[in-house]
Amino acid sequence: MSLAKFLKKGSASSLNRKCSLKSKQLEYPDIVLQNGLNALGRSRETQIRDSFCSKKQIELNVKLESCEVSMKTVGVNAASVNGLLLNQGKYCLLKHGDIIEMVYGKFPYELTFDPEPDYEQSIKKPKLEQTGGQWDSVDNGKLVIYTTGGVKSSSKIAGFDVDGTIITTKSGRVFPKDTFDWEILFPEIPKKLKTLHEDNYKICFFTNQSGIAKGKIKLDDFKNKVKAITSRLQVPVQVFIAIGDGFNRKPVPGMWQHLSDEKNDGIEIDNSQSFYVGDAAGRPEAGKKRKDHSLADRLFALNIGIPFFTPEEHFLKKSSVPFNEPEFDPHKETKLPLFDPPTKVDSKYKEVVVLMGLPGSGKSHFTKTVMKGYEILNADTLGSVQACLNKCEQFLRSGKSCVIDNTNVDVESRKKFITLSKNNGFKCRCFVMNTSPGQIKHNLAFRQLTDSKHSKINTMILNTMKKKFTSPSTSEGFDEIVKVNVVCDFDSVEHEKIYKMFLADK
Ligand SMILES: Nc1ncnc2c1ncn2[C@@H]1O[C@H](COP(=O)(O)OP(=O)(O)OP(=O)(O)O)[C@@H](O)[C@H]1O
Repeated sequence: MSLAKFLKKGSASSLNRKCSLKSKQLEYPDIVLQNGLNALGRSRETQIRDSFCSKKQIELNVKLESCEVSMKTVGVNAASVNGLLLNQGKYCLLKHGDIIEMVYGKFPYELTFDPEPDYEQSIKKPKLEQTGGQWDSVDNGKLVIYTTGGVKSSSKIAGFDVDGTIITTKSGRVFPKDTFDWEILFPEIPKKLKTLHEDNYKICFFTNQSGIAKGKIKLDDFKNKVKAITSRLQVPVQVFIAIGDGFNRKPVPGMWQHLSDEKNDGIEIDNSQSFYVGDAAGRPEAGKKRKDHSLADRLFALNIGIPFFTPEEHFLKKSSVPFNEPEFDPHKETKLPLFDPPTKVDSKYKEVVVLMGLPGSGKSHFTKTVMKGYEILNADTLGSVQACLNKCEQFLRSGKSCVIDNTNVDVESRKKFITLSKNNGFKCRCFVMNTSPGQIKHNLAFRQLTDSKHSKINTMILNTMKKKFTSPSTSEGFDEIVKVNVVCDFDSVEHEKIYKMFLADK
C-alpha cells in the first residue's frame, strides 16, 4: 500500500489516536491495541497465567477512526462487558470507558482511546438545573451535606443509598462515564418518595464517594450531579456524601450519627419508624445479575438498628431474597480459651516466642496484653528483620526472654530466630494467631479508625502473605506450637463500642 493510500484510510486524528486496555489490577500490565484484529488471552504479553483464560480468549477488532471496538469471546469460559456475560462465540460493540473482564469475574480492563473521543459531538449535553439549596462541609471536608429547599426534620427517617438504589447509569456501564451518565433506577421512585414526604418522613440519601478523595471525581462535578438528581425528583431531600475513608464511610454509621446529632433540629429519631434502602445487600449472583459488590448498605442499617430493604423490595414490592452473611459478626463473642492446647507464659522461662499471623490478626495486641515481662521485637518498629535479630541476640545474651512480633508466615522467616534461640540455650515456641480472615479484615478496619499512626495495609501485600503462609511444624525446631484464640480486650468503652459494629463492607 502506498503512503498516500494509507493516509486516506484514516483521518489524521485517528492515526494519532491510541487504543488500549487499562488493567484494573496492578499486577497485570496495560495492553496497547492495534488498529484491526487483536487476539488476547493467557500469554506473556498479558501476564495472565490462569488456565481459566484460554491462550486465545477474546478477539478485539479495533476501529481507530470511529473509536469503536468489536469484541468476541473465543475461549470456552465466558468473558464480560460492563458486568454482563459474553459467552463463547458472542460479539459485543465496545466504546471508550467500557469495562471488560477477560474471563467473567477475573482480569478487568477499561477500554480507552487517547485522545478521548466525543461520541456525542452533535448531541448537546443537557444543562444541569440548579435549584436553591444549602451546602455544608464538616469533619475537615470529609462529610459534605446538601439540603434542598423544603426539608423538614422528623422522628421518621426514610434513608436511601444513591448509586444503584435511586439512580443507575444511562450507559449501562458499571461506573458512570461522566456526571451526566445517570437516570432514575425505577419509574416508581419519584412517586414513592413523594408519598413518603407527604407521610412526614424526612428523606435522606447517604452515599459513599471515595472516588472524590482519590481524585477520580471532582467534588464540584458531583455536587452538580446531586443538584440535578434532587431537582429531577422534585421532593425535599437531605444528601450526605462521605468523601474517602473513616467514620463517615458506610457501613460505619458516622453519616447517620451526624444527621441525628446535628441535622434534625434536636428531634430524636425513632428507629422503629425509620428504615434504610440500599443495593449493597450481599445478594449472591442470580442469572444474569452479578452478585452485590458488598454488604455495606445492609450492615449500615444493622449498625444503626433500623429495618433494611433492597431497592426491589422497597420500590417494586418484591419479596426478599437470600443474602450472604457477613464474614465476621462482631456481636458474637468467642468462648474459646486463649491458648490451645492450654499453656503458660512466663518471661522467666528463658525462651523466644515466635508469633505467626497475618497483618491485623492481633499479634501486637496479644503481645501488649499477655506477654508481660518479655522483650518485644518488631521489624516495623526496628526498621528491618536483621535489626530484630541483632536486638534479639543482645537480649538473649543478657538472659532475657523475647517475643518476635512479626508476621513470620514462612519457614524461612522463622528459621533464623529458632537457630538464634538454640545457639543461646533458649527454648523456642511458636504462637500462631487463630484469627479468621473475616476478623482480620474487621481488625484492620478497626485499627484504621482508631489508630492514625498505623498506615493502611496494602491488599496486594496481604494477598502475597496469604500465599506464603506455611503452617509451623515442630520439625522446624520449635519446642511447642500453640494456637492463640482471640479473646477481646479493649483500651476504652469507646473502642469496645466501635469494635462491636460492622466495620468491613463484606
Ligand atoms: N483481642 C483483641 N481485642 C480487642 N482488639 C483487638 C484484639 N486483637 C486485635 N485487636 C485490634 O485489632 C487491630 C489489629 O491488631 P494488631 O495491630 O495487634 O494486629 P497485628 O497482627 O499486630 O498486625 P500487623 O502485623 O499489621 O502489625 C488493632 O487495632 C487491635 O487493637
